[in-house]
Amino acid sequence: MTDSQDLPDSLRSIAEDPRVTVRRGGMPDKAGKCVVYWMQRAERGVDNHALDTAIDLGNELGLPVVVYFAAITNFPHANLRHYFFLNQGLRDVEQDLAERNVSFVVRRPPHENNLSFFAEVKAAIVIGDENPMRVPESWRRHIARHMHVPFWTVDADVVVPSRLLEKAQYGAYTLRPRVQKLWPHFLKPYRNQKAQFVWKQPRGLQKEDLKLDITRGWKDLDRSVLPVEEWAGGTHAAMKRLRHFVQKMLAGYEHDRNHPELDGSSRLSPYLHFGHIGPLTIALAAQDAVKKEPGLKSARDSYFNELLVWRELAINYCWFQHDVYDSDAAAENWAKQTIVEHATDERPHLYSLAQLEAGQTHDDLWNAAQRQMLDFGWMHNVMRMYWAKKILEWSPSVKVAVKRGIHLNDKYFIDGRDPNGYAGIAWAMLGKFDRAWNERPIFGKIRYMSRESTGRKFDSKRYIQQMGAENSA
Ligand SMILES: Cc1cc2nc3c(=O)[nH]c(=O)nc-3n(C[C@H](O)[C@H](O)[C@H](O)COP(=O)(O)OP(=O)(O)OC[C@H]3O[C@@H](n4cnc5c(N)ncnc54)[C@H](O)[C@@H]3O)c2cc1C
Repeated sequence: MTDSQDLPDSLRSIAEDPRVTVRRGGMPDKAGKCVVYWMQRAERGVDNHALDTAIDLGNELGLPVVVYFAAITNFPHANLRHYFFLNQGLRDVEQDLAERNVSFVVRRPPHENNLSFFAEVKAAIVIGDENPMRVPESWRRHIARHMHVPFWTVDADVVVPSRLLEKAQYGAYTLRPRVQKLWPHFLKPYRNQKAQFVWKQPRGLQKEDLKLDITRGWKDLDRSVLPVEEWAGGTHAAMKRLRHFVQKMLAGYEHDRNHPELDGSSRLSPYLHFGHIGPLTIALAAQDAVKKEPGLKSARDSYFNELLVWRELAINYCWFQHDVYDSDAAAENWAKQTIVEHATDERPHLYSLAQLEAGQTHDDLWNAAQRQMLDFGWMHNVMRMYWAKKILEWSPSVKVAVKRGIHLNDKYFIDGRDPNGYAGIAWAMLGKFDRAWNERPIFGKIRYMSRESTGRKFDSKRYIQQMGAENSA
């Protein structure tokens, strides 16, 4: 929130919203023909603070709003599975934007250059969303450096804006009271207002037909990881799942969420990752359910602990530990020390990455989890913890384990390549956000999980059968 002092009051009040960061200041270009929202992470046409900000500015400046999305071929670790889900989501965005009088332009290489697009449509000002990951952040910095008109970003995929937390949080216990204090201020419904001015698309404008596959002709794209039929991408599918979850599943969440053999959690993580739905929409739906049925309060609190505490802790981790979030350098000092002390411990089971990837270990429960990842593109939280702990136990070093975990996580999960994945692996393998436990071989003081005790806490036999991995060990 810098450089907004010289703006007229009507624009300054928009720039001073705590979600907004003015990355390039100055007055909107008087000769500009539109406000552009460069959509990157918050891929939705409703319930989106970045879009609302663009529409407020457009209405204030008397300009139409154009949403621009660049489909690029080299998004880090993305493969066909991810692009398929994304492609489905873009169709919902187009439909939802049309209802708000907002135009949508998607481009692919060789026409995808952001700066060229902003110049071509004569943007008066450009709005972006936020993304705590390194590469997308570098795009924002590049745009801010090379733009000739103002560029503001809006933190649209968190309930509490990330920078209000000011620094890296040590754990859920330090973040929780801070965000809880701020929830009453930020748990407020969206306005979803309409744009007042309609864009007259320049003649001959290059634009993708979203009925087509956006990846067609991309020779370098990894197509070995196939889309998962059970998952339909997009805001409309996300809202349908949210309604089902709140109406039918929230009541049982506290119990069922610990049972990988049940459909007991919201399964909204792929939609959250692609920004097809935002956490505020989900949180408000859970709040409404409690208003109608006060007995759901405890289930809501348990759900908020995941959605609004652990998820925003993961975002805080990537945001403030930008250089190390995906490496063993992220470990706290106590963990670094214990890792060194146990570096040469004998490892009775060592597997190659190929064996792990194929789910060919001696452990049927682990193999089942790996099948869920490969075939379904998602894994239950309890199994993700166990899965990562065993990769640590069966790899030659913690450093290698972290690399393997991230590689598999990002390659197969639809919700992979997400702050939650990096934070989850850091929790499991580096003791991040955790405390020191009783010392034992290989793990040192990092928390251990055994096959026996994990498998006893739920119907693991049924889970293994469901994954069709009964005879895989
Ligand atoms: C090793 C490991 C790897 C993980 N990799 C990913 C990943 O790549 N992508 C991903 O989105 N999540 C990841 N998680 C976090 C968590 O397992 C998933 O978010 C959750 O299982 C998704 O299912 P759900 O939507 O049904 O969750 P619900 O229980 O319904 O929770 C609602 C939302 O809260 C958030 N949430 C839930 N649990 C956690 C958690 N432990 N940490 C942070 N946020 C959480 C998610 O956004 C989730 O969608 C990982 C966890 C571990 C331990």
